[in-house]
Amino acid sequence: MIERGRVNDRDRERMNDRDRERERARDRDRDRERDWRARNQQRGGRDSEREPGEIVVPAGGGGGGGGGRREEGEFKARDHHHREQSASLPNKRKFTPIVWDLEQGQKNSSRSAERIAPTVSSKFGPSPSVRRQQHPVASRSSSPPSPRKSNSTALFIESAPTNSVTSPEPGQVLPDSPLLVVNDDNYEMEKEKSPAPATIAASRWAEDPQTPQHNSSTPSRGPPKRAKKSVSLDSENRDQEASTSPEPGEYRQDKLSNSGGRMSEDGEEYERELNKKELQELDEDEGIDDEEIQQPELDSDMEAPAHVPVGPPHRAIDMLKGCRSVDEFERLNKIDEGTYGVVFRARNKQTGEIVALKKVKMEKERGGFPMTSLREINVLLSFHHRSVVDVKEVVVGNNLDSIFMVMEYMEHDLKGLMETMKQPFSQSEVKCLMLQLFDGVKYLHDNWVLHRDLKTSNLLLNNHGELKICDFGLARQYGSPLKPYTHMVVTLWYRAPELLLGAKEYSTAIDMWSLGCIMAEFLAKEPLFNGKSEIDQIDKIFKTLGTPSEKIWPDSVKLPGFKCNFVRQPYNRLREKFPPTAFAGRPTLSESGFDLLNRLLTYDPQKRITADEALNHEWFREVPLPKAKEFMPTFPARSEHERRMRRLMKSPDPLEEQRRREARQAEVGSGGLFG
Ligand SMILES: Nc1ncnc2c1ncn2[C@@H]1O[C@H](COP(=O)(O)OP(=O)(O)OP(=O)(O)O)[C@@H](O)[C@H]1O
Repeated sequence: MIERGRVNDRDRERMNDRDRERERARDRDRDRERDWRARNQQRGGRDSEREPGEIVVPAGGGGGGGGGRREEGEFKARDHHHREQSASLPNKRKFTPIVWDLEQGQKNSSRSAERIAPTVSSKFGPSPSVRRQQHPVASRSSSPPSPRKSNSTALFIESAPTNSVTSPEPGQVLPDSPLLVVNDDNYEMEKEKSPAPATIAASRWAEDPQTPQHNSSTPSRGPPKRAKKSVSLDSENRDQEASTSPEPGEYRQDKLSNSGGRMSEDGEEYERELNKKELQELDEDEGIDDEEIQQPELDSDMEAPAHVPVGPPHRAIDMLKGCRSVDEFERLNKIDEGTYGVVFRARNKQTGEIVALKKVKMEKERGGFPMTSLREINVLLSFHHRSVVDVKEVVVGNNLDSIFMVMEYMEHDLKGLMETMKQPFSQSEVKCLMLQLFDGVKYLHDNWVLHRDLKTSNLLLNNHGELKICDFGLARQYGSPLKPYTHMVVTLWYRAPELLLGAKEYSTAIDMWSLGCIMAEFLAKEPLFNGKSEIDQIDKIFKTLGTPSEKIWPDSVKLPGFKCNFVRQPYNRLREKFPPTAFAGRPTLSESGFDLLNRLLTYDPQKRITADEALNHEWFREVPLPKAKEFMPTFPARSEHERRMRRLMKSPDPLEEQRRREARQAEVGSGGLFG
């Protein structure tokens, strides 16, 4: 009892500290918002039309799909950024595929770090230049300035290839490409009005001709500063935005992890309190289930440590000191079991922080450490972004034969959440979620990563309205043409038509298609194209969007699957599913909302909207404005019973089974329907 009393006191103290800190943050936000409102009122902002919790954005773009006029300041900064890009960067999309294949990479790197990729994608014309550019990951491993990233490369990235990246000549402009505009009944071909150029060189690791320190010959190359977002999610986001791309040598202090910080300090200080019994329990995960919960479920928020150390986070694995043991964590309950791992909720014994522990499934690999997990750990340790789930560190199991990723804990995944919701998300909630999603995907694409498995179950949501992308098991670095990709990626329902038709070269556009499916699912609370097989999936897409022709998608004829006899459906019927006014309980979508959805679901990947363009879409500036994260509804955690039922329901899911098969096939490179 006394012990429990002490614990309660400590909890109360922590909560008080956190409350005080939150109060201060809220004061700051209130000041900012007051400021903002004052300015907005001067400009004639339309507060009265907002939904509760909407983000206040500049008034110029508001109102029923209005012309997207922009305000001074934030918007201008972005325009300037775009203008700079457009001066030197002709192409809309980074299309040239690199297969970042670890095995291949190991071979390559051992041969030569200087190697220049010999082939060039035809997408950039007959004689594109080949600019030698250090592979983004490799450049991180050799770049000392970022304390967060340097160590993480030691374990997995050391062997990553120093790839070359093909890109168009600076100033080279592709011929005007027609943009597919799909209206209610017909396809129309329309000249693209103002293509927003964003090319390979737009990457944070790309050479920036304006800034000499980004030259490939400069060892301390760092990512260029990014322009401010035109629509900020909230004040915290604005703050974070500035620190997303640290300058060389800049220390991050925005999100520190106790455990992460400890990794780099003396081992003595972190002598483990080994608890053999618990250790074995956690390690033998097969026997673990919800019945074994030993701790009461508390809100992670309540249990977060009050004290946050100041200093750079060290989430990376330090090979000299080794990984900490999973014993440092107390298992609370099993959250879910995916194809590649079992996810537990756990508590950091030292800090009290609630985390998610993803145990890597070893049996998925024929020999050695699972490649999918290597990829995921690699990507997640390297990245830090508000919309990407944070991996704090990697810990090892008792017998050193199991590996756990320690991640920030998120209360929900969006698939599970929508299953429990009675109503779909409101328009302003969908906008809030989509903004965060585009923001995260832009970050990935800017950092040369294709997620390749975006779907609602891989999107996590916490009780602060924050959305984070997880599950990077299929993620790939892209950029240099080493060998064709497998098209057997992305869970069927979210898979782009080029993949379904057997494309081996693909780009960031595949993720954008998935985001189109996700946006539709957020609005309707049900999947847009729920095919049972690849053929059925293609069929469903064609029935809704119309069968693509060579006219609207010129490259489609080159795809192996194009010649198949698919259903001929000349019209786009998407608008029927998302009418402009309420009809038979269907989700409504304004003209601009529908335009965004159409651009995400554009057949031709080269014309499909990019994450950057999507972030600037006028839908986010028209009423109802995006809801601020703080005002997003919170949802009760799933009961253990619900979780268990969901797991039981999940296993016979043919999609899951198919995905397992496909993932295995993908690793050995065998083809699928059109392989
Ligand atoms: N950080 C986290 N916090 C809370 N829950 C999480 C977290 N990470 C994952 N989960 C839960 O675990 C589930 C499976 O995680 P994840 O998708 O990473 O595993 P996987 O084995 O790769 O799954 P899949 O079979 O979808 O590929 C997620 O859908 C989510 O419900």
